[in-house]
Amino acid sequence: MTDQAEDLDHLVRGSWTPSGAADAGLPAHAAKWLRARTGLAERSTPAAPDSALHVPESTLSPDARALLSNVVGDAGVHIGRSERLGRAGGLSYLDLLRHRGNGDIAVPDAVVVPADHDEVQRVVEVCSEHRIGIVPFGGGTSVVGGVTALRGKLDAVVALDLHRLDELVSIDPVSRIAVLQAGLTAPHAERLLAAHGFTLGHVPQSFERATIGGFAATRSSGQASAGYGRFEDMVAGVRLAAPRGEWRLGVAPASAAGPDLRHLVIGSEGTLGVITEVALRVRPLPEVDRYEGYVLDGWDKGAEVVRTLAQQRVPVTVMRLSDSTETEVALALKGGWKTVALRRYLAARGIAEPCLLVLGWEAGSTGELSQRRAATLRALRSTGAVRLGKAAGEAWRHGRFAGPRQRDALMDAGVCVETLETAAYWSTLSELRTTVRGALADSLTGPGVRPIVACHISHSYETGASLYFTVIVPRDLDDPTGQWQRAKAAACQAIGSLGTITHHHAVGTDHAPYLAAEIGHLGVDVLASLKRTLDPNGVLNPGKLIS
Ligand SMILES: Cc1cc2nc3c(=O)[nH]c(=O)nc-3n(C[C@H](O)[C@H](O)[C@H](O)COP(=O)(O)OP(=O)(O)OC[C@H]3O[C@@H](n4cnc5c(N)ncnc54)[C@H](O)[C@@H]3O)c2cc1C
Repeated sequence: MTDQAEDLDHLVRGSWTPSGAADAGLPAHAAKWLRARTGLAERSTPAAPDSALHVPESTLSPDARALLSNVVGDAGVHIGRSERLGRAGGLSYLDLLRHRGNGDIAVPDAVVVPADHDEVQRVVEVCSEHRIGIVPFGGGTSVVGGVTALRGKLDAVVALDLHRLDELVSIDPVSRIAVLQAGLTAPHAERLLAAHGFTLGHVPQSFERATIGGFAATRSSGQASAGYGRFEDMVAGVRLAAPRGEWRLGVAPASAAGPDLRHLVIGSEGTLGVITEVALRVRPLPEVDRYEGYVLDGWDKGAEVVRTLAQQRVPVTVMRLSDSTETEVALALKGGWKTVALRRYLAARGIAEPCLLVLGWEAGSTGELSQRRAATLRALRSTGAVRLGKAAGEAWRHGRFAGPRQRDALMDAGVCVETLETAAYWSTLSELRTTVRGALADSLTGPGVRPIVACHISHSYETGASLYFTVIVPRDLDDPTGQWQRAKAAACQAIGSLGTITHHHAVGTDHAPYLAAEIGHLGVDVLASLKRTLDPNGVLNPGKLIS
């Protein structure tokens, strides 16, 4: 467990990295291309300094503070401005705007830092008894308002920072199950597992910051989901600290003992209890890997190929298809003579609308990798895929975490940049893409303003796939919040009954208004009665999931 005195600054501020845009600038050629492509004016809109932000006084009463200090010690209850501001919200575009001075920030009244399950349990009980809201806070990478410090009707709200729960509790190499504490970040968890020769293989784009508890609480899905599955596929068991007491689930690899109650906790977004430990299926660390790029002509062809590969269950670890807009953006931002040569090569091969397909394989030996790759290439035969080779695959792998870093630089340049995601069955997937793209483009287009709406598939199943949209458009400096809220609402309406409101970002506050349409009012009632059972005073993560 980390030292309590350790500076809490390792966690989120207003940007992805402590130094913000300085960590990944926007190259001059990329800025020039963006201006020409979107109508972006040459301007600089740097973030406001933290000192300029309004942070209300903490409303945590001295009595409540003393009770919490009894559990976690004085050093475990922080009411300082910077600690509270650092746990005020997640990392959506609207969160980043708020930290730049646009809109009010919901700041928790305190940050409480427990050291282990027992302390979490007691904090939860104190808060329940004294009507103090609790926002479980892992890596704070939520992009749907999941860690917004809403108070609801309660007297105060605290962020429960779980970073001290950072141990590998146990490992069973025979059954291949590791029990990990919830506050472990993904890189830290991987280092602990690697020492035993294992990996989780869960690599979301938020890998560097997000935590085991956060993954479980949001039904996360990583870039290698084709090979390792979604996070919930890895969960063998959970330990939950709820106001009504401790709840442990998961005793066998499969069970017919009624409904699988683990799935009530997985995806509960901190509204039912605090996940303190997760038992996870682990796999042997791969010895070799290989990433390659291919190009298909047009979205429909690309999606058909991904469907074929998914339905033939080819043994890939990563499978990701960019539409022609996303491919165009990637090439334009990269720039250079190699890009020019690539465009010429693709034109010469008759590719009118290049869509990049990245395939990756991980394996225990070169022989196994060759077999997996050969099986994939057999399925790719006669699909018209043009092979770009390892360089294109490795380029994707190399830049896989670059997006969040560059977001700060884009925002400094006056850009609105945000993503949203959904999923649907294959039969409606392309219709869904067209509809959502249209809604976003219509909402964001204005005089001299031409939005980029790019899309990719990064998680595919035999029955369907996810769609992930990235929007880049000049920011409306008069109403930046309204600009994105309108676009997001248009996209959510467009998703309608064609797909899910979220494939892996979860519900939080942002998708809560659309949940009933997806799970039915009866579904909402079921969740509400579950909450009443586990959290009778309604202190856990107010306003999230079921508001
Ligand atoms: C740049 C970027 C890229 C992203 N890429 C991906 C991606 O590829 N795949 C993906 O799935 N998601 C992605 N996300 C979304 C986000 O990273 C995931 O939702 C992640 O699972 C959140 O983990 P966290 O530890 O940061 O949780 P937090 O943001 O701290 O919390 C998320 C939610 O879970 C609750 N929670 C957290 N810990 C616990 C706990 N121990 N017990 C109970 N509730 C808890 C919180 O209260 C909140 O409701 C991305 C986000 C960003 C900013």
